[in-house]
Parts: sequence; structure tokens; C-alpha cells
Amino acid sequence: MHRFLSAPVAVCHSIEATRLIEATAMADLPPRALMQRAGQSLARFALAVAPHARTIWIACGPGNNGGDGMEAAIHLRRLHPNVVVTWFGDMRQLPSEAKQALEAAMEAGVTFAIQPPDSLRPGDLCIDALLGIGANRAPKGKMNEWLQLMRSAPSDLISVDVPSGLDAESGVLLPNMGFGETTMMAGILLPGALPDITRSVKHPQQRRYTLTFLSGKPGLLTGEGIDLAGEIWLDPLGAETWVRAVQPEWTVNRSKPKRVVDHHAHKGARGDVVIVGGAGDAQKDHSMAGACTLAGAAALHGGAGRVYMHLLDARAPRNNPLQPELMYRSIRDLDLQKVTAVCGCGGGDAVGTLIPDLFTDCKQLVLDADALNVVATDAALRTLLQYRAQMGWQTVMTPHPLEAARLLGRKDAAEVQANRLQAVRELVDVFECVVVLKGSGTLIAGPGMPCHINVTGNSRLATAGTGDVLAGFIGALMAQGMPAFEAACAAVRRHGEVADEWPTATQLTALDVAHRL
Ligand SMILES: NC(=O)C1=CN([C@@H]2O[C@H](COP(=O)(O)OP(=O)(O)OC[C@H]3O[C@@H](n4cnc5c(N)ncnc54)[C@H](O)[C@@H]3O)[C@@H](O)[C@H]2O)[C@H](O)CC1
Ligand SMILES: [K+]
Repeated sequence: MHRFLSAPVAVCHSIEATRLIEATAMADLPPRALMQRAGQSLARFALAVAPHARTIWIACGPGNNGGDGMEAAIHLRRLHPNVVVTWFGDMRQLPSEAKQALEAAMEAGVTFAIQPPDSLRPGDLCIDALLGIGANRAPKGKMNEWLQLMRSAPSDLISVDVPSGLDAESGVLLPNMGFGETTMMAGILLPGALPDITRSVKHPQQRRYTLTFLSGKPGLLTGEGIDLAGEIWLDPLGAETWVRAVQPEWTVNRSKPKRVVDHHAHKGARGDVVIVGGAGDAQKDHSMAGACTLAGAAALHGGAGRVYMHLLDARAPRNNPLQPELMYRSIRDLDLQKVTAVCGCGGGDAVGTLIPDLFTDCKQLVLDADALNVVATDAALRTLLQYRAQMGWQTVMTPHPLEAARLLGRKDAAEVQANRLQAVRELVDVFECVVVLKGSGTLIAGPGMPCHINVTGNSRLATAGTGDVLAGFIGALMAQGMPAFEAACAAVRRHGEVADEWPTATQLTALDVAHRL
């Protein structure tokens, strides 16, 4: 058993692949052996997490996830004076291993309670063994109520394999599920009536763990899965050989930026970047030039040798005393074959007029924000992107979920969020370039590449301008010679790491991120 994200290589399998691993491992082992290993592992983990728990509540569900809980109960009951086991299920419908586990638990003297423990205190432990990878609908009624109770309790929480009700692949909570205090109104429970909250309002600091079995699950690392899962531990249950035999679909992003560090390097060797965007509206007295400044600062601090700025806002000043290294030039005066262009930051509709030239002339291109909105509405640009791919030219797109929805012709961001992993793959297929789908658990995918899930970063990056900084940074790494996919992975990882390293009591601005890259 080990902390999943501390391993040098951490991979995730789809549910289908996990089932295949489970089936091949089970075929080579005596009946119930894998579940017994899971139970033993869970019991050990429970005692390590909450050694002073006054009460351990194991909530077991109707399938094999519940079976894992019962196997753990057999061990914990010998080692702890107050283990409360509740079980949802129908003996006739239990899968065979879980049924054997239930019978063994009864034989071992495990008693089953009808209700959860009366009071749960800090230091106590809840074990969610309600649903695992077999969850196929939103938990309702009492199961949902008990899940809410566990997730809003002051005690620690271990989710077995997967937090119940989470789609282990997409990281989305199965719909119509409400949590925590906000679903109680005037003493009446309103499941799913209000938006889901995945952190208890009353006890936001609840320690959460997920002990997952066999292999990593992508849904624990993206979307709502991150908050629900907490700290992830993995026990391959001795089935490593079978795990290795099945190709993983996702890998945790570990890439690091490679910058030009040679002593003899001159500024030309570090590559040139041009930032294109920063539109203005004289009538409204608006200017988006700041977005370009942020991307430019990120490109400089990301190691580019020279950074040019093509500003669309004619009124915006052509110098920035706070970042005097930035050089203001029109793209018409640059050799576009030799620069990496970062296009779209604050570009408005006006950026559309420059995109065809950039697409046909620029071998290395990062498309962000308004450039993506232009691409979404212009089929000819899609063809140009395919042409670029055939030429071996490199393009990176960095949409947030709403931009991704526009690119894919979906109704709204929620449709993308409903299956981020599928969305990023579709974007790669349609646009034939590297795609960074931003958001909680940013995803990076490219043609012929395994999808990378990023695990650095936190909600402090959800401020204006951080996207411009990421785009500028990717451009800087490409300009220094990193291939597009590697540059995107490395930039996303470092960008998130800056937020993780930043002192919690200090506000983090986009410019701070740029300066720390
Ligand atoms: N088999 C083994 O030796 C091991 C299994 N492991 C654990 O098993 C689960 C997967 O088990 P499975 O039975 O396929 O799925 P679940 O336990 O998640 O439950 C499926 C069960 O529940 C019903 N169901 C689905 N959604 C709901 C809902 N919202 N409300 C009520 N009931 C629901 C569904 O119809 C089925 O009857 C895996 O995650 C591991 O924890 C271990 O890997 C060890 C070896
Ligand atoms: K669970």
C-alpha cells in the first residue's frame, strides 16, 4: 500500500480495464482471496488513520464494495472495542464473494446495527463501503442520507475504492445527489434539490482518504473527485502482474520544464515568443491589454529569450515600465516561421483577422481564450488546423470548460464537465493538436499520447489572468525547444505547483504566478 501520488509513476485504468484486471487476478486466486486482501488492507489503513477513534462506523453497500467493508469488519472487531457495521442490501442479490464475506462476518461475531452511531466526534472514523466502481445511479433515500452524514461529520472519512456515488472514470457525481447541511431545510431532507456541495460547510477540515484497490481511477483526480477523495492511497492487492498486463489509459502528469541553461546560450537560443491579443473598445473605454502583459511576463519568466507583443488595442501604451523587457511589434514585422505565437489572450473578436496568417505561417502556436472562440465558429480554421498537423507544425489549445463546449458544439460547460476525459479526447480528435482542458484536475492530451491528469494546483488559481499566464508559459517552453505535448504538460504542472507552494495567508495573483515560474 502506498500514497498514490507519491509513487514515481502513477497510472489510472478505466473501469472496464479495472474489471479486466480484477477478473484475471481472481481467476488465478482462490475464491474470496482478493476481497480478503482488500479487507485486511482496509483494516490496517483504518487503524493507521484513526488510531484513537472511539467509534468506527463501517457503512456497507449492496455489492462487492460492501464486501470489502465486511472483510475489514472481521479484522477490526478483534482489534477495536466499538465497531458499528451497517449494511444495505439483499442477501439474495449479493455477489458471491460479498455473500461469503457477509457470512464470514456473521460467523466471526460482527454485529450489524440498523442505524449509524448516535454521535460522531472528531477522531472517530467513518468508512464508506457503500458503492464502488459499480455505482450506476445517484444514491437515494437512506443511502444518500448516510453518505451525507459521513461527509458532514467531524470525524475522519475513508472511502473504500471510490467515494460512493462518484463516477470513477469521469470524476462526476452521479446526478441528483445533495450533500451536507444545505440539503436540510426546516428539518426536511431535500436530496438533490440544491446544488451538490462536496465539502461540509460545518466541518470543512474533515480528513478524507480514499483507499483504492488494484489501480488508480481517473475520477479520483479530476472534477468533483478531487475534493471527495481527499488523500488517495493505493493497494494493488498483490495483483501487480495483472495490473501491468493491461495498458493504462491515463497517467499522472509529472513533467518538468526543460529550459535552456547552457552557459554559452545567447538570447536567440532561448527562442522568441510573440503574444497576440489585448483588444480594446474605444467607445466603451475598455482595454484587455493586461491579459497580454500577463502572458508576456509568463513567457519572460518561463525562459523565452525575447518576447514581442502585438497589441490589438490601438490606444494601449506601447511600453510597460513594470516589464520593460517586453517589445511591442506588429506580427507583420516578425518572421513568423521563427517565433512561437501565443494568440488570443484578451483578443476579443478582433483577433480573428490575424488568425489565418498565424495558422499558415507560424510553426509553433498556442491558442487561448478568444482565439478558441474564433476557431469554434469557423470551419475553415478547423481545416487549417488539420493542415498544420499534416505539416508537423505544433499547435496547443488551452480551453476552459466553456470554451471547450463551444469548440465541441455542446450546450454549456456542464456538458463538458460531465465527462472531461471524453471531452479532451474528442477535442484532440477533431482539432488534431495538443489540448489542455483547464479546471479542477487539468487534462492534457495530444494525438497518439496517453492522457495526462494534472494533480498540482488549487482553487487559488481560479482568479483572472492565470489562464493567460499558462498560455504564455507554454509558449516559452515551446520556444526553447520542448515539443508541444511535453511543453503543455510541464507548464501545467509547474503553474499548479506555484499555487501549491504559495503561502496560504497571502493572496496569489496571476502576476505572482508568472514571476514564480
Ligand atoms: N470482487 C472482488 O473480489 C473485489 C472487489 N472489489 C470491490 O468491488 C467493488 C465493485 O463491486 P461491484 O459489486 O461491482 O460494485 P459496487 O459494490 O459498487 O455495487 C454495485 C451494486 O450496487 C448497486 N447500485 C449501484 N448504484 C446504486 C445506487 N445508487 N443505489 C443503490 N444501489 C446501487 C448495483 O445495482 C449493484 O447491485 C470495487 O469498487 C471494489 O471496492 C475490490 O477491488 C476487491 C476485490
Ligand atoms: K465507497
